[in-house]
Amino acid sequence: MGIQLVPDHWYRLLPNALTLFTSFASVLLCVVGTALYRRYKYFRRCDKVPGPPAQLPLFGSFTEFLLEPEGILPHFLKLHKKWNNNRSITRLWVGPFPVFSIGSAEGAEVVLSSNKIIDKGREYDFMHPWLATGLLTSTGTKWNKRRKMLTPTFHFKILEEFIQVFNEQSVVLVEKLNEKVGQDFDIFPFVTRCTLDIICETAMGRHVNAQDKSDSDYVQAVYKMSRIIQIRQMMQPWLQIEWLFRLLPVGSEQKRCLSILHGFTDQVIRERKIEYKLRKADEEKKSLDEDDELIPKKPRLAFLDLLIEASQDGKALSDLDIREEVDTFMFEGHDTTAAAINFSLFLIGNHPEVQEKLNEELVRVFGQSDRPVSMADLSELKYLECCIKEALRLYPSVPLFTRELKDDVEICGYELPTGTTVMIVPYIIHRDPIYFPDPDSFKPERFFPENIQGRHPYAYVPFSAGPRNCIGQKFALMEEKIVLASVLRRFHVQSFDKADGMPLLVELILRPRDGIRVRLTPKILSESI
Ligand code: HEM
Repeated sequence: MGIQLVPDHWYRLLPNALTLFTSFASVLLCVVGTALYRRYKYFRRCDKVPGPPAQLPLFGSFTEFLLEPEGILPHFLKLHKKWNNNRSITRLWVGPFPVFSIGSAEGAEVVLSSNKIIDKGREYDFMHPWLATGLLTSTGTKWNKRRKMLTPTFHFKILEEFIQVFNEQSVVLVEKLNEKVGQDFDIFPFVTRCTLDIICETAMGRHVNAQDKSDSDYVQAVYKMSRIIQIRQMMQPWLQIEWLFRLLPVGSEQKRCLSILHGFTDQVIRERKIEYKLRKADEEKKSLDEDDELIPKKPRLAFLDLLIEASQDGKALSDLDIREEVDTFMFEGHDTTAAAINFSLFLIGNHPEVQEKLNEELVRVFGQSDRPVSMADLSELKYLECCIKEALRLYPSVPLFTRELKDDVEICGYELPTGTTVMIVPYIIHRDPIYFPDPDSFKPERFFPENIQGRHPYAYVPFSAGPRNCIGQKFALMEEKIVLASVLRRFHVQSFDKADGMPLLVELILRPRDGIRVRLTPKILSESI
């Protein structure tokens, strides 16, 4: 006879299979029920903001956007118009995720002026393989520290040093454009190659000669990588599934591009570090030399050198830290300026009266000379600056950007829940008739000092605003002015397309589907006086 370890009446206390099953099912039901109820409440909360209904639970308003790429922006504008309550905010369902699109200065102010709403939306994740967490993509203390560290590298005195690069590359651009005189052609790629050369030289101190040799591996990898990021963000969202992406040819293509891009930056960092050490040793030697007159002028430093210098100051920046910042400048600093210059040319080429005024300004500042543009000239080119600003109003290079909410936030009378995405849309904000009457017209005089007074500070945000605004905006404006002045001093521009009905693509930048088709006529300087 075996020993009975547990008394009989204890077995009766143990649950039978049915009880176990019902208990388990009830717990499961409670968990699922609570989750569904929470989701329902969340859904209801988000749906208080007007916007198109989610057609399918998991796909949201996805079917709304099953359109040709050039149909997306007009459709988005139509939705905003239809659902937008007092020009403030519109809700979209992107898959199961709510996105609140903000099209007013007042709404933008809440987000952009905040020191807390600084986290980027999830679309920025697809930039990480290239840019890691550089200034554009990082957040929290890392972003804060880096921003403080990098701000001095965009100091006026340092930007002044880059004027020579802007001028030199503009000369190459003018030479290239000269070959196209009298023809109808798309000027977009010419300008893009010029801005790519400028950013390579200013960020890394290296010539990639994109204007002469556009098929270089590095240049091609920059283009391809930007394209892959955009495809994953917007055009083929299934590629956001990491394992699937890696399995497909596009994943291997990204790997190949990254090895070229990172390989190039790594190599430049190594070389510039050696050059830095040699320069320092040389400077120390020369400081002992008494005859200052004989000391040659300091070489021009690139952003990269300033980062290397900063990393010596005890604020250790590893090579990888430096790489992510240099790559970020490469990414942020060429397409944006290229789009801005191109749209300026497009608008100027469509408005003879504006071009005439610009011509008068250029002749007043430069006379007949073809000398390079100087720092002093830049402050004289006031009307050109108004044209650039007005072009960025109508065609902001970055037409929209996002933030992720880490806390509930009230915007325009709506309580937006934590974890949702807000999307700032300069393209819409800039066309608000309250701040810009007759908003679709190109009127540079809107930016005359007397006309800016009293305008809402967030009504014009091509460079974003607040703590996370564009760190490169002064650089960009100087570059734009020099490139445009160089082109317009040599050529008269005539645009072929009209603004009305021009197909636009919302990619990483705002891009004209058919490029910017122009005809250039050489100017005879003495005639223009
Ligand atoms: C016309 C030219 C440009 C335009 C319209 C532009 C626009 C913008 C905008 C809208 C943002 C905010 C993006 C966001 O919040 O997601 C931004 C950020 C940034 N831009 Fe620019 N940008 C231009 C040129 C440049 C240049 C030339 C550089 C570098 C040389 C640059 C470097 C950056 C960086 C590093 C950030 C991130 C700043 C931060 O988060 O602290 N940008 N830019």
